[in-house]
Amino acid sequence: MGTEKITFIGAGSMAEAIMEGLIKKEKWQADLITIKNRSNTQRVDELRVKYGVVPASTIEEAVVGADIIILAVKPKDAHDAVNNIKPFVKSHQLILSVMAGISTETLTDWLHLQNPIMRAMPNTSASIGHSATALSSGKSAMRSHIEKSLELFETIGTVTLVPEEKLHIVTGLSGSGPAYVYYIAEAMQKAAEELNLSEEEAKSLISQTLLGASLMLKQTTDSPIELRRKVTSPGGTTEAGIGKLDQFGVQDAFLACIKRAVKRSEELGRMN
Ligand SMILES: NC(=O)C1=CN([C@@H]2O[C@H](COP(=O)(O)OP(=O)(O)OC[C@H]3O[C@@H](n4cnc5c(N)ncnc54)[C@H](O)[C@@H]3O)[C@@H](O)[C@H]2O)C=CC1
Ligand SMILES: O=C(O)[C@@H]1CCC=N1
Repeated sequence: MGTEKITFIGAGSMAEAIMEGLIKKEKWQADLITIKNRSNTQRVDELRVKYGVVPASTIEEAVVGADIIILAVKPKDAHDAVNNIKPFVKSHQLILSVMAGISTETLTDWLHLQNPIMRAMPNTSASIGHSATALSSGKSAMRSHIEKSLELFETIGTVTLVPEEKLHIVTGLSGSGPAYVYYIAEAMQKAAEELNLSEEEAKSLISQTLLGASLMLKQTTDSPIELRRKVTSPGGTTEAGIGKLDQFGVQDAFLACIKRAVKRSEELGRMN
């Protein structure tokens, strides 16, 4: 059980996914988690009722006494958020950013302090304890800060330590990744319904197919190509179907998608 006081600056989708994971898996007590949003008090109240987390009425109240400050605002709001917390931050507090694109060097510049800074790139599957999180340390982070961040994110999924320069790639791959999978599910659902399955029939078959395929990828040593080969009987339905995906260049489309998302992460980092 975590004992540190955590404050979220920004109480949107990602902050909720993390706090939901921490609280539902009983890894952190809700009363150790404080949240501060910019202006949307209705949102803060919703999270208080749903999870029992503690709303802060001022930035000072949110920052003072926190052991870990998690920055979870959109990259465009990052500079503002850091300026707001700056007057109250003490040098021992661990700053943990989940924001896409913004480097620990930029955060240190804005803060004008030598606080330990860690960056994490989780994904929204954190809410059910299945995030694929990548973690990187800034210059002032010490072993203890890396270990604390590992402990926190391991409670909501897997953690891979990567050098910071790889975080743009991770963001485009696994940060955005759940959306790519939902996009595939959406496409399969549309096709199934067009072909006359009911919404419920399609949903149940598709979600279990995706789950089973993901578990196979995780639990066997087979590569995706090998696993695909096992489904594909010569002259069968899969071969016929995949032929169409190849014809439409779907693998190229994924390459273009991930490259564009990585580039966008780089752009977001430069926008401030
Ligand atoms: N949504 C996702 O799947 C993932 C998001 N991220 C990162 O997490 C961060 C947050 O993303 P989301 O939660 O999706 O955004 P969101 O828009 O749902 O939440 C951001 C929240 O921050 C609040 N906010 C804005 N400025 C603020 C300020 N100065 N002080 C306090 N609160 C402020 C907004 O009112 C909003 O509620 C982004 O930087 C994103 O790159 C990282 C991994 C995955
Ligand atoms: O779309 C975004 O910018 C964020 C970062 C990774 C997932 N969502």
